[in-house]
Amino acid sequence: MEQALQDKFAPETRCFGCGPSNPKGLHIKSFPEGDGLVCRFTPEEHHEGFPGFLNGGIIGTLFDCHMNWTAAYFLMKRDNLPSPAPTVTAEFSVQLLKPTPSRQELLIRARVVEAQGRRVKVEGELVASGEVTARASGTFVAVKQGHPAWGRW
Ligand SMILES: CCCCCCCCCCCCCC(=O)SCCNC(=O)CCNC(=O)[C@H](O)C(C)(C)COP(=O)(O)OP(=O)(O)OC[C@H]1O[C@@H](n2cnc3c(N)ncnc32)[C@H](O)[C@@H]1OP(=O)(O)O
Repeated sequence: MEQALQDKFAPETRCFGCGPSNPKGLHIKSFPEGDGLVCRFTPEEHHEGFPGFLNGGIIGTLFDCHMNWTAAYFLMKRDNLPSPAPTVTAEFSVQLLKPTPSRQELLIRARVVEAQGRRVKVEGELVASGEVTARASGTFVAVKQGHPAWGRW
């Protein structure tokens, strides 16, 4: 299987959601597929909100990081960059449609729905056993030189 984008482009990073080098992180892995990115994630018991179901904040983090990588990868392709653009989350919102089962593999899909300059809007959905349990949308902005995140991925 091809390497995840996080492992390929940012193996030293420590982001709680997606940094491969954070020993306490979620280590999400994003892969290009179709017109967006997909991520498969199997929660652990300490990610639960109530027995058998995922905590809402963890769901938010899954969307935040996976949608962020979707924006970063989109800008890389659009602008012919050597690596994903250094994007940060400007805003995002999550709709928790029904409880998300936590003792199985989950699928998170995300795709770009609008892009203008450094600003990219992404939508995502979380699927458990074929059923959408949450949706999200967010705005991600590629930072400029001088921003605290610049060069720190
Ligand atoms: C090796 C490479 C690896 C790469 C890995 C990448 C993936 C990393 C994954 C890591 C995952 C970790 C995830 C994390 O945890 S990231 C950490 C959490 N996020 C932050 O800390 C971000 C804090 N905010 C900022 O730094 C600035 O406010 C940003 C950078 C966002 C904008 O400040 P900046 O001065 O730069 O830009 P601008 O003001 O000229 O605005 C530019 C455009 O953006 C639009 N806008 C701005 N704010 C908002 C908003 N709130 N809603 C909607 N839109 C907004 C604005 O209208 C404008 O659009 P337009 O008028 O031009 O159309």
